[in-house]
Amino acid sequence: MADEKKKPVVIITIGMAGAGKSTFVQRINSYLHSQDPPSPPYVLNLDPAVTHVPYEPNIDIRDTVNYHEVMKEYNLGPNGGILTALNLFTTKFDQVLELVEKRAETVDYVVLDTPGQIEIFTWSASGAIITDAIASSLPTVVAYIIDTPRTTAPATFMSNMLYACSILYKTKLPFILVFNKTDVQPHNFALEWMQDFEAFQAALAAHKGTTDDEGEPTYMHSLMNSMSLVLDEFYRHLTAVGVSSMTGAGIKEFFDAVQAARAEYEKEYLPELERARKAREDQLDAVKQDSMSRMMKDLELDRARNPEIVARDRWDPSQEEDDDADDELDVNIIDRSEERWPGQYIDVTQMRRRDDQGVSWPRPG
Ligand SMILES: Nc1nc2c(ncn2[C@@H]2O[C@H](COP(=O)(O)OP(=O)(O)OP(=O)(O)O)[C@@H](O)[C@H]2O)c(=O)[nH]1
Repeated sequence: MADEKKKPVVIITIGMAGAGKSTFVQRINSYLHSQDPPSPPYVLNLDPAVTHVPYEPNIDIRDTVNYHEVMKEYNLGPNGGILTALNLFTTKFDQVLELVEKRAETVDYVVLDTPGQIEIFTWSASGAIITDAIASSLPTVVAYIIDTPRTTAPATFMSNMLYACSILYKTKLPFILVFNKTDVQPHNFALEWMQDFEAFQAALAAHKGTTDDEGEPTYMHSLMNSMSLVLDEFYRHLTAVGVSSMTGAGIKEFFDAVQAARAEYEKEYLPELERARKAREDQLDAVKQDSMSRMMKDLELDRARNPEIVARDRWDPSQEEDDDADDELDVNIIDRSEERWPGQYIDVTQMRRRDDQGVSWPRPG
C-alpha cells in the first residue's frame, strides 16, 4: 500500500533472571549503532528494580515509578513491589505508545527490556496489556533469551522449552528462541534436540534417574518422553538463533530472524488481530443494538403512559457541561532522548499526598 507509513519492529525481550536480557539489549543496541548508516533503536526499560542497565534507555520505568517507595507505600515485598510498579506504569502506557508512535518513522527498532522475574511480565495483566497494546499498533516479535550453559541437562532444557511454549501460546506473537552465552556453551546440542526427536530421547535415556531400581522407566522419564512429543510440534513454529551478548557473535543472524518474524507478523498475526477486533466490534454492536431497541420500546410505552412528563422533558443547552476542562493530561512519562534528562523526577507514588492534584492511586485489590 503506497500510503502506508514505515513502521519499526518491536522486540520484546523476555527471559529467566540472569539469562542475559540486559546484556543482550545492550549488544543489539550497540550493533544497531554500528550499522552504516547507524540505526539507533528506541529502548524502553520496564524493570523497576534494576539498579544498573548497561545502555541508556529512551524511556525508563524508574523515571516514573520509584519501586522502593511503592514497597513502602503499599507494604509489599520485592515481587509485589515490582508488580505494583509495573501496574502503575501500565496506567500511563497510552503516553508511552504516543511517544513510541512519534518516533515510528525515524527508528527501525523499538526494544523492550522486561523485569528480571519473568513471570511478573509474562503472567500479569500489565504484561498482557503492554504486549497487546504495542503489538496491535506495531509489528512485534518476542525474543526469548535462554541461558545456554544452564540448559544442557535434558530436563532443564525441556522445562525451559515448555515455558517458552506457554508464552508463545499466550502472546501468539512471532517467537525467536535466543540461545545466549554461546561463548561459554555452543548451542548445537539444543538445535539437534529440536530437530531430531530421537536424539533428545537418547539424551534423556542417557541421563541419570531415568530408570528405577528394577530398571523400569521412572514416572518422570515417561512424562518427559510424552512432553517432548508435544514440544516437537511447538518447535515447528519457531526460529532458534545462538548468540553471545558478550562477544556479539550471532547478532546479525538474530536480526535476519527478526526480519523473517516481521513478515510472519504481517502474514499471520495481523489478519488474526483484525479478525478478532472485528468479531469483538460486531459482538459489541449487536449487544448495543439489542439494548437500544429494548430501551426504545420501554421508552415508547412510558411516553404513551405519561404525556405530561413528555411535555416537560426538553433538552436544556445551558446545563451542558464543559468536558474540555478535564482534557489536559498530566504528562509524566519522560522521553530522555527528547528531554535530555531534565532532572524533573516525578514520583507517581507520592502524587496522592499532593492534595492540589487530587490524584490517588488505587490500592492493589
Ligand atoms: N559469558 C557470557 N556471559 C553473559 C552473556 N550475556 C550475559 N552474560 C552475563 O550473565 C549475567 C546476567 O546478565 P544480565 O544481562 O544481567 O541478565 P538479565 O537477564 O538482565 O538478568 P536480570 O537482571 O535478573 O533480569 C551477567 O553476569 C552477564 O555478564 C554472554 O553472552 N556470555
